[in-house]
Amino acid sequence: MFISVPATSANLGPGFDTLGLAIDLRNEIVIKPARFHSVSTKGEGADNPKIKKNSLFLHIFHEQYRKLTDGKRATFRFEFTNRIPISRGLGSSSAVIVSAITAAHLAAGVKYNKRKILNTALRYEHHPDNITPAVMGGFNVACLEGERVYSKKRRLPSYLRAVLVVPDRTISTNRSRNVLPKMYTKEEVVYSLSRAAYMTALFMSESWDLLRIAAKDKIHQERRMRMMPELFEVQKTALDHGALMSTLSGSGSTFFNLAYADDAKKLAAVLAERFPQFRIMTHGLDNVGVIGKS
Ligand SMILES: Nc1ncnc2c1ncn2[C@@H]1O[C@H](COP(=O)(O)OP(=O)(O)OP(=O)(O)O)[C@@H](O)[C@H]1O
Ligand SMILES: N[C@@H](CCO)C(=O)O
Repeated sequence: MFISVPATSANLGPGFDTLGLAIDLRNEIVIKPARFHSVSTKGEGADNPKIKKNSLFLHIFHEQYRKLTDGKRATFRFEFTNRIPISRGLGSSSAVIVSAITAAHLAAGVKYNKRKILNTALRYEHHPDNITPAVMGGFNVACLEGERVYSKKRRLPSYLRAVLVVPDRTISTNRSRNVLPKMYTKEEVVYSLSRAAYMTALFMSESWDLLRIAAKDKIHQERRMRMMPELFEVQKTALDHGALMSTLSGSGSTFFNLAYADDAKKLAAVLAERFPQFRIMTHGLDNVGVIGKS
């Protein structure tokens, strides 16, 4: 069995817990029936004993496998190739959740559709803005009603690029959510709400040149950037050098910059020169989402 799942950038500024898109930067997993359980991990996190064990993936895989086979137990060899930086705001945890659920369906021989994968994933990550693009690909707007995700996808053009500024320091989503206030003023809510709606309209109509107006926020972004103040300089530099929008990717620490492919190379070069301590990664956008092959 072969599973491949894209990185994702959530929030996109004002779309806290609702907007997100998929990036053509993928984790891959090969799973084979085996007499004994074994795991091999290469790439991101392979030198971290906690990540190397892949306990998050294995816990979800076996829990779902047992559910789908009425309690059957089986042993497999798992080969992980991790390309998504971990705890950097690129949806690495969503990628693990979505790929584990997809893998369990393949291993159990149970037919699935993407909507079922998505609603199952919601049980493990309670905000839909990473898991939805990880499953569906493309740009997605998502909301929750009970235990279901309601979402709409828009394919993204091949002339756009994600220029990612990936700091050396991690920011855990849980910690980054805990720094947010419990209450907001009506002005702060309307400021972000209106821009999330406007951003959705811009993505749906492919109106890229107006994105920088929409990509502002008063709910989470500035409070989080203050945990790593150099990100304010990253954002200013990106917007001064061709970025269509520049936002904290998910809960951070990565900064997501959307640019036309023709501008991406120069933007990446300027960012690499100004911020040599950070990794600069340029990727196309993904429209497919999770892939599972028996
Ligand atoms: N490839 C992986 N293998 C094993 N565990 C992983 C992997 N990727 C992520 N995880 C688990 O997910 C945690 C990171 O999740 P977290 O939500 O903090 O960051 P993120 O998903 O990368 O960023 P964001 O949610 O802001 O996009 C790791 O601490 C680890 O427990
Ligand atoms: N909406 C989530 C995204 C996490 O990737 C947050 O900002 O905490």
